[in-house]
Amino acid sequence: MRIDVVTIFPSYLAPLREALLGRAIDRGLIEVAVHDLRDWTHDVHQAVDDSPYGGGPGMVMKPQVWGEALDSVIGPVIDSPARLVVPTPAGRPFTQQLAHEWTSAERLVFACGRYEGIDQRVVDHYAQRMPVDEVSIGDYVLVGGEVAVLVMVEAVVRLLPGVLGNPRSAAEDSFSDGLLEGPAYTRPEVWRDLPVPPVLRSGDHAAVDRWRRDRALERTARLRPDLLAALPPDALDEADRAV
Ligand SMILES: Nc1ccc2ncsc2c1
Repeated sequence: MRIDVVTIFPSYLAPLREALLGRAIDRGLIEVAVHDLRDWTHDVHQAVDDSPYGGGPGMVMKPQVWGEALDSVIGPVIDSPARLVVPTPAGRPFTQQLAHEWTSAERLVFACGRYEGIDQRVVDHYAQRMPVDEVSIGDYVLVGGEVAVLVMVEAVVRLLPGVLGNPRSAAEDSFSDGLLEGPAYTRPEVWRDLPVPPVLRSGDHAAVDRWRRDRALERTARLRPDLLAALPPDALDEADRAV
């Protein structure tokens, strides 16, 4: 997978070259290129924004600059293997399911807006020619899209084959079965008078699996009842319903 990010703050994306993601790059599992939007300006001030039509606070990012940048980064959009992703609070929710969907993309191109966002015609123009996703990482507003890109890239790349040391990790993620993960424990057996639940040390794998499922169901019911309600009817067996 190739990932391109267009931004006015390239250094914000430095974490993409660290740790797990950095190793995935070094191992050739992904390619990452970060582009400075100002490289496509032609004025001495390198202007990337302007006042909003209709008035109102803040500034809007100029379509001309974005058009030149994305044409250059995406290349010929006819039959482009790329998806264009625009982080925005006004987007569809980014979910584990969407992260999984994006793992089949050959290319992801992220357009990081700042200020009050990018002139809508940029999305409208490219949406006529290729898949474009306006995506939110939650119901809150950041200063720009860069942090959202870090979140989404990590969520997608960790699902790619070979990236995680143990493929079971991704398969057993929170949300992989529609539930939140239950609690996890490691040594010591007792810490500040708090013991590890004995079942986890019993060696009885069936009992451990049942205990973990029960804790996941309890946690999901307590913190995310919406996820329980969204489960398909056959997702819960009799033992689950007894929790
Ligand atoms: N452009 C922009 C501005 C704020 C924001 N918050 C979450 S994603 C995003 C994107």
